[in-house]
Amino acid sequence: MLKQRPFLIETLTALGLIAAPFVLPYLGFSPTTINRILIWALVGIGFDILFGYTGLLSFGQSAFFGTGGMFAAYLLTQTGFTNTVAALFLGAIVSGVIGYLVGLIALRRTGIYFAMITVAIAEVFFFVEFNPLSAFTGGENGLPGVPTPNLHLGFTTLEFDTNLSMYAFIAFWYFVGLVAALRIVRSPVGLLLRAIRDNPLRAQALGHNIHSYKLTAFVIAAVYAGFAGGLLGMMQGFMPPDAFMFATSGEIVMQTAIGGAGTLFGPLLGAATWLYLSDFFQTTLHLGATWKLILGIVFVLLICFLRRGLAGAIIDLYRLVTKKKQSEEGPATAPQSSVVVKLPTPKPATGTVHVRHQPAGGGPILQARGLTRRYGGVIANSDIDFTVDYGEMRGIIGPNGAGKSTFFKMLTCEVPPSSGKIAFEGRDITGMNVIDVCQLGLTKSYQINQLFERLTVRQNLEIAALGKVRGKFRLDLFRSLARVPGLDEQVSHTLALVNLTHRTDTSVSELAYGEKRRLEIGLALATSPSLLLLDEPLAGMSPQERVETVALLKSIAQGRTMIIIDHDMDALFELAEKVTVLQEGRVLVEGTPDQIKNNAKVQEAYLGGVHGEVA
Ligand SMILES: Nc1ncnc2c1ncn2[C@@H]1O[C@H](COP(=O)(O)OP(=O)(O)OP(=O)(O)O)[C@@H](O)[C@H]1O
Repeated sequence: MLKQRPFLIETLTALGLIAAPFVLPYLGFSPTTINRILIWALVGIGFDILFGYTGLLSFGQSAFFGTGGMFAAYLLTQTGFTNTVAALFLGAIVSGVIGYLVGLIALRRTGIYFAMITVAIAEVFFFVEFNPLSAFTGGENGLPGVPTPNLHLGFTTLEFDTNLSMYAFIAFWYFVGLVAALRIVRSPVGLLLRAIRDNPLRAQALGHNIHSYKLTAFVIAAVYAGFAGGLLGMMQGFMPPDAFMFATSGEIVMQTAIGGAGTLFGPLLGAATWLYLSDFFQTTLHLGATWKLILGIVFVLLICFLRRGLAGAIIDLYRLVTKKKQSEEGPATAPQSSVVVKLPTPKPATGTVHVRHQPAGGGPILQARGLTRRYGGVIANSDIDFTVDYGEMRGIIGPNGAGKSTFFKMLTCEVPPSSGKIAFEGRDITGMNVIDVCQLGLTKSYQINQLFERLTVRQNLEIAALGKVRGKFRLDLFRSLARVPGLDEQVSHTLALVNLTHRTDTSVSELAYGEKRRLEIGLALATSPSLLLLDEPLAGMSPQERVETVALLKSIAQGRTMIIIDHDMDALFELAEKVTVLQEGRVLVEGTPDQIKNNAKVQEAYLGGVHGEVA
């Protein structure tokens, strides 16, 4: 919805903001509550980018909210600084810098450990504000006397000192913050943040520096919080110390959860619900301290019954209505469910988009010498020597546990070898990381699908192609995805190669298994690898899907170098020019399919079952 009608959303938001101060008082919102809602919603936008889009749950936003607010308030009350707008920006910048430093530490861990570090950070900032820095922050008294905002225009000065003008000032910055956030989530960076949320390891294996992108989201969230903190001080005429309290962080999390994470509008709805109910319970119903209990129950109910929050429920309702409307008007598009679709015959690769330059003279593209990998007492691979030439299609077979997947993991630098060396295109890549190796042109498709399930087929392929067209990290925060040179071409080409053009805008979660397997291969292909490794591309497929996928692999193989692991020997013998057999972590034998079929050692390894699938 956000993608299809971008300006509609901005326009509706602007109209809503203009109408709000005239309409909301009739619904029981006081002017101060409306202003507070926007301030919390602004912090929430940054937090939503961090949590809803990137999947990083932080309880440390109070640290940045307080820091930005205190810095702006200090400038305006304790120094001769009078430019309120500049003070807001300086507070946001200081928060961003501190966010960067904190992020460097906190992002060393993931999941619950990251969340716990942010709790600790919030507590540290609270302590520092109250004790060592109390001479600057006013300690438990906060900083009183913060001036209302003003804007010097040269010929006149605008003062925002009435309820309505203060609202206009805050609403303006909320709108700017929202438009900036919409641009960010529609940019390549925004898509990569979602990739990190859904499958960080795959995002990394596709050549993206996920640590830097996470740090970017962390800093963005800190900047939003810092700016909103400054607004709070100006609105209240006083910068309260409780901005630093852990409860502030908790409320930001709860408001975003109520409103709906990953929507940008969720925090606004969540803040409106939260602050309205808290006002209503306290001032209208006079519930005393009980209001927190009631609000807690309301929170639990909302979270239980609206799993995607209020904004998520509105989006779901909108989709339901438009889907119903479409079905009443008759099917206009290709089926979206996971029905079996007869595949068109795979087209040979056209153009040069996907194929990196391969030297005409051939020679080795990959050389492994003495590769060994131990897991404690288990030797997964032992002293493997292996060479693949440019343009070759190599097969690897071996019984279960022979060490095939571990061998691939070492080649793509997902796991380091215990000993041995790997050279790719003449360069020693031993000990490199998976991001750099993918950027060099060596990548793989996985034995078990590693897709971005909540995103569409197109978005999955865009994530893969972005690594190739933009490199491992770029801060093109405000560039539209549609403006990334070469991206659309790369995605369309890959879609055609893996026969998924008819499923372009389908969510991955709705694809049939065979389609997901093809997309898995498509992700690796979209990175334009010079050497493509396929780990059991036929695993779990029906006989019909296998036949189609073998044809697909043949068409992909043109002009590429590939190594395929599979248990389907018939398929592999049909595809590969040369086959390497692994057994108990070692190379048992290497040769043409005919040599392998008739090799006594191989027959023995497979207990006589060289044809058909080996369990
Ligand atoms: N992370 C790990 N920790 C400990 N042992 C491991 C690990 N990964 C693999 N192994 C062990 O290394 C050996 C080789 O495993 P690997 O998955 O590479 O074999 P494979 O040939 O790919 O098997 P399959 O055909 O079943 O996928 C097995 O004994 C396995 O248990």
